[in-house]
Amino acid sequence: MTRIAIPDDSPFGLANLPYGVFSTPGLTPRVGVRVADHVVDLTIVDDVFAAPSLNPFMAQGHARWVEVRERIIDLVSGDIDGAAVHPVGAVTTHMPFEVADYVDFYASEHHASNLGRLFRPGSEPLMPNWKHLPVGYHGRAGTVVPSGTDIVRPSGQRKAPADAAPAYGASRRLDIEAEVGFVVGAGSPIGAQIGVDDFDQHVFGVVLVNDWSARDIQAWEYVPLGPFLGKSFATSISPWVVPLLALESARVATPPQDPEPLPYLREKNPWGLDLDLTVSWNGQVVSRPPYREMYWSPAQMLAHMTVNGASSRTGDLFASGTVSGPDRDQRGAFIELTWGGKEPIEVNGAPRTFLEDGDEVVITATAPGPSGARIGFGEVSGRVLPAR
Ligand SMILES: O=C(O)/C=C/C(=O)CC(=O)CC(=O)O
Ligand SMILES: [Ca+2]
Ligand SMILES: [Mg+2]
Repeated sequence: MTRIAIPDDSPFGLANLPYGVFSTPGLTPRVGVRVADHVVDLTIVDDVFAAPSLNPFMAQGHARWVEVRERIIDLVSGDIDGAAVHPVGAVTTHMPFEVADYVDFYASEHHASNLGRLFRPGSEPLMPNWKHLPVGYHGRAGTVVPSGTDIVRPSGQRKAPADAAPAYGASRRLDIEAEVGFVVGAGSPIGAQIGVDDFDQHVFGVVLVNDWSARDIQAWEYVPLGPFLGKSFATSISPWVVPLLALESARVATPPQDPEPLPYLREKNPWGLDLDLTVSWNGQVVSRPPYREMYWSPAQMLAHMTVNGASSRTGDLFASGTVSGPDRDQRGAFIELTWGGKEPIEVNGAPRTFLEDGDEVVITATAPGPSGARIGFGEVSGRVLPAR
């Protein structure tokens, strides 16, 4: 038997307990929980965790999420079988869940206004619908990849406004989008709507997302149906799913919503979240996006996603859209940070705009916990490889 040392200031203390899928040289992939600098093999708690995915557990629903969390707190705060405890540095993490459908929203007013100015100069930055509904699109679930996966530079059609015709080639304007993703645990049948105040009954947890974006491909292809190949080549997520149950102390009001949204989008107790993100480019922090600035809450996103009677499923991932704050160094995409590539920023002493082959981007986040310690989300990382 052993006892896990949990420093008081650990971002992975008893208030957090994020779930992930891990393996070791001797163990096939299975579900574990991160506790300080250790991973506890949850197959000692229940067989549902022997699966290489969180989906079977998530599908058991909110009452089970609460009950199992209490059991894990008891288990890891006392003496525990040492064979079930692995140093985090000795495990490999994998995709934590099977992505069912993937939706990406556009919930930051700062980001949407900046992109409107960059993509549609001369017209109103926000479209007339933007303050009435959380704008989103359906993305590609099959190309959601775990943190650490290399990102091959995408190729496709590019056409700058001055070009007479499109050309095929590797993207020259490869970008990131720092986002927060919400994982549906308990779905809803076709024909049903998820009420805006039922969010916590359906959403199991939260991950960090990097929605890699090829701006030159996107700018040419997106009219009028929205993002397609400029974003579908890869979306990276962090390995640890922070339970929504761990984020009670991170809840804040969303910014004032004017005009008042339609009744199905009105929350009794809004699900704004006070997460602090960082974006590092080749090891240098270049941005600190504040999630609390997001106009639409994830509860409003889920209510909107199902208001037409579309079903939702265990493993559905919906992302917030790029998190950007009002200040320049709070922007969650390089197209905004460098104003369309016209205002380079200095990274390790060199002027930079979009991503070059070999670049690495790491996104992290923390949130206030119930005591002094912060809740950690770990990180989502990826390195750019040359086009094929
Ligand atoms: O305004 C546009 O035409 C394009 C917007 C995006 O690229 C944003 C997107 O993917 C959603 C987001 O991350 O906010
Ligand atoms: Ca996005
Ligand atoms: Mg993407």
